[in-house]
Amino acid sequence: MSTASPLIIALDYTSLDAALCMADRLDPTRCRLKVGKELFTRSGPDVLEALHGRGFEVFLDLKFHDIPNTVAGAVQAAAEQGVWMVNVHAAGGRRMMEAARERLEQHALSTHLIAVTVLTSMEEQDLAEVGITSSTEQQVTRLATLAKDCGLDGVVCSSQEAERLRESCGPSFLKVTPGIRPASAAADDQRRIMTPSAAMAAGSTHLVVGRPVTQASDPMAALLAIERELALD
Ligand SMILES: O=C(O)c1cc(=O)[nH]c(=O)n1[C@@H]1O[C@H](COP(=O)(O)O)[C@@H](O)[C@H]1O
Repeated sequence: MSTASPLIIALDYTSLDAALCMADRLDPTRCRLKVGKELFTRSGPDVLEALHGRGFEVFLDLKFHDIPNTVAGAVQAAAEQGVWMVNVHAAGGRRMMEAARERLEQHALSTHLIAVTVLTSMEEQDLAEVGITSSTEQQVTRLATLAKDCGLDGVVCSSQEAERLRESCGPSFLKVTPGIRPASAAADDQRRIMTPSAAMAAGSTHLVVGRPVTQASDPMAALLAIERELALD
């Protein structure tokens, strides 16, 4: 089932049962779901089958970062399981990203391939500690431009950089932005955050929302409130 909604709900759960419990409270015509490292490491591919069976499109967020041949194989494996989107770390470099894209093309796999730029939990002092002296915005732009040049479909970035990327990489280049926080929600461990409506206005094409929905006392009400803020309802 495909949806026009920009919302991707992060199913960051410790068990398949808990993740499916949440999925059953959501509607595949109103959002996509993201499966990340913890859930996939615990449940394996069963979670993908279960979510696809419920009609959801799935973003498999395993942020692959390894030598080109290994990443190409991992991206192929994800795509062959029918996921809508998969990601790699742009910091893995040109040959890694090109190998992943070429592998999808060779096998006529249509899964969206995107690259993580700078994690939304990081700010400039975190970058400096790992030897990156450019500003966050410069680093995100550098990695996004490289990802586009390698033929990727888009990037994961914070909405704070989305506007600049709309100019440098064009509106159709996907800008998938976590760090989304409705005005009343806690920032948690996120650093570069924005509200849903500000993020869309800034040029995000998709919003990744986790805890503000999944830890709300009424997750569907939290999702509907975001839809209202975005005037999607
Ligand atoms: O690739 C991601 O999805 C991702 C990249 C990034 O830079 N920051 C980030 O928070 N994420 C993911 O987005 C989700 C955000 O969840 P919440 O902070 O609970 O809304 C988590 O599943 C993160 O793993």
